[in-house]
Amino acid sequence: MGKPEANIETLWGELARLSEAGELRRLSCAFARFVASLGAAPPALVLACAVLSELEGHGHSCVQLSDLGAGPAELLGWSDEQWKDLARAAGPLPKTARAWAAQLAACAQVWETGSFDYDQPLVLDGERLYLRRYWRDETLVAQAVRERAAQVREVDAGSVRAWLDVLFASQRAAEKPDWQKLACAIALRGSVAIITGGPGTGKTYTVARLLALLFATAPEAANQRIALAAPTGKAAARLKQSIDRALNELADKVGSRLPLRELTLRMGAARTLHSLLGARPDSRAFAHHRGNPLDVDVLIVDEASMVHLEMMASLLDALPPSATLVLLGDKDQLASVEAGAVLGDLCHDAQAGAYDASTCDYVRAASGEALPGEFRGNGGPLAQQTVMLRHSRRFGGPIGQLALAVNEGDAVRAEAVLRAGEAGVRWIENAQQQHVLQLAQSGYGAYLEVLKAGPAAGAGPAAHEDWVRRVLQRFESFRILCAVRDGEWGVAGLNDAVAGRLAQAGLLRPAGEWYVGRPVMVTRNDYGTGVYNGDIGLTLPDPGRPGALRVYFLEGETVRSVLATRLRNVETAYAMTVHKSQGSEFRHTVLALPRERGAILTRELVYTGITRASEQFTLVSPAGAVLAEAIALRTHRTSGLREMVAPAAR
Ligand SMILES: Nc1ncnc2c1ncn2[C@@H]1O[C@H](COP(=O)(O)OP(=O)(O)OP(=O)(O)O)[C@@H](O)[C@H]1O
Repeated sequence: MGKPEANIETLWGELARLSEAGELRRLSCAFARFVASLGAAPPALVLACAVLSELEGHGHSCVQLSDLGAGPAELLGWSDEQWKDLARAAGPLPKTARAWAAQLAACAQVWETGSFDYDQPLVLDGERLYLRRYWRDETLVAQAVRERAAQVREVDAGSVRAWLDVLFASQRAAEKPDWQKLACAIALRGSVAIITGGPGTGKTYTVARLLALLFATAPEAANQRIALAAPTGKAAARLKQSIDRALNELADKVGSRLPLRELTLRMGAARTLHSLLGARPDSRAFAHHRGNPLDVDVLIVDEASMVHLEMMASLLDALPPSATLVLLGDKDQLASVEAGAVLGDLCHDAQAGAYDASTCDYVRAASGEALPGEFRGNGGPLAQQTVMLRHSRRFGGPIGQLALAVNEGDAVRAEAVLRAGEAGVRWIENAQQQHVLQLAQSGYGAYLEVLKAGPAAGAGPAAHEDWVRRVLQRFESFRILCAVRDGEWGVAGLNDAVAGRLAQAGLLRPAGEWYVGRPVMVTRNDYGTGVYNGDIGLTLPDPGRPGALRVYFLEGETVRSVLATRLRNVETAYAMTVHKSQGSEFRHTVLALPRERGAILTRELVYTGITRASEQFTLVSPAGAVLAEAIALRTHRTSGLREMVAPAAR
């Protein structure tokens, strides 16, 4: 181990310098200090702690010791020189992952899995070093998913096939095999299923048929408790609306053979995961957990790509073993803001399929679909319960082509689609901020027009609510998305500039913090007022109190409101980050890229931005090369989940 103590003060000095320069979170230094205070701390341990905590801030759930050996400059968003300076200050460091493991395992603050556990703050699992909380969450998710995936139910394949033929009748599959049909058959036999696919590939359409199938084949169908949930209120409302619509359409088709309208009525509203699990103010713990499990038989979770590791662990902990979990989401979208890339990790084999012989036989018997050779393989149990829908019904045109090119990392093709400027796609290159402001003026002009017209004169509360709904719906048809928060091309700069422009054009009269027409986004859950992080509302006059303002929120068709002055954690929302836009869709979406590239500007971010657009997509970029650079940069999140779920996949 050399003489590590000799370098420790130099290392603390270098860490403090990096922290003061804004290259390292204060928290990362403080965490390293805390660990060092618990026992002898050689420089390798101090350095590993600072890096681990820093990477957690970038969404990684652990650090690979091989990355520590090779130098994690890129993961940290540092230059090689910066890392070398820090490593030099630490003195001689282990060179290989194995040597790192040996040094760390010798420290009293590190629990090496398999050894006696003293509840140390750090966990060494093979060649990955974790903060204990993330190790616990990752282990819980992996174990729960493995156990669920291994639990395959006995299914009457003949009956399933007959029902699938009814539910998918009159449909000529746009592709062979019919992945939607196949997904229903696969989800029905397991206690976990993942249905992934890009926008408009029919995830909700499929899950509505899955529910009908369950209803038709479950032994005690009438008593099945079905719950719908999503990470945000908006996504939950969208899920419920789409499922209700699909089930009502189906009800007409199947008629008296299946009482589907009853099912729709019995299902109840979709909820946010926070509300489903019973979030409590000022506590990370939920009311539901394995000691007080959720009262459900089937749980459908939409927008699963937004679910972070800790939330997924809480969800799986609270789900009774007998219940079926169906995760829906687009594995290629941005991962959650918080640590983890759970859906991406769980969908490792989704593209390839990797279905084994037993799945192929079952699928053929239960759905009549034959799995082509290219999708056969030897994936683990979870791969057998995962289906990727591959054909978009909504995104056939240029927006879809653009999304596909970006997703495949083909910058040349993406630029060609953007330059062709066909059917709703436009690229403003070498743009000035003025270009975004012009788009904002015409885009937001629509809701401001309805706002200005006001509710019908002399009309009562119902007319007021109808007017509010129309203003909110118009507002939802246009949005500016940013990659970054700060600067001229960031959320803060654009929000100020857009408000100024709308005021200048006489469309708004901003006066102080709260003014009629101000759109706001909630930035923190507030259980008192019932508004949650990510909720977007509009400030409008309170019909009951002249001069007072309320913020109105739309969930599906339902309008609710809160007195403006009661909302404390909000920010203006003409422009929002792509991250915050997940789970939403706008008729016209404008994506503003910054002048310079950065670690945050990735392929997944551009793809997520494009796929928020339903009819029109405009890319605005001040510097040409940034798009191609972003497309080339993939999000990488270090985690052990994939390997824990399917150890053989290594
Ligand atoms: N097999 C099908 N036959 C006919 N229409 C379909 C089929 N599959 C999906 N659709 C239609 O395509 C549209 C998109 O489907 P759906 O909303 O289920 O997609 P999604 O993958 O859930 O989309 P999102 O990513 O936006 O949540 C809907 O209008 C739906 O009715």
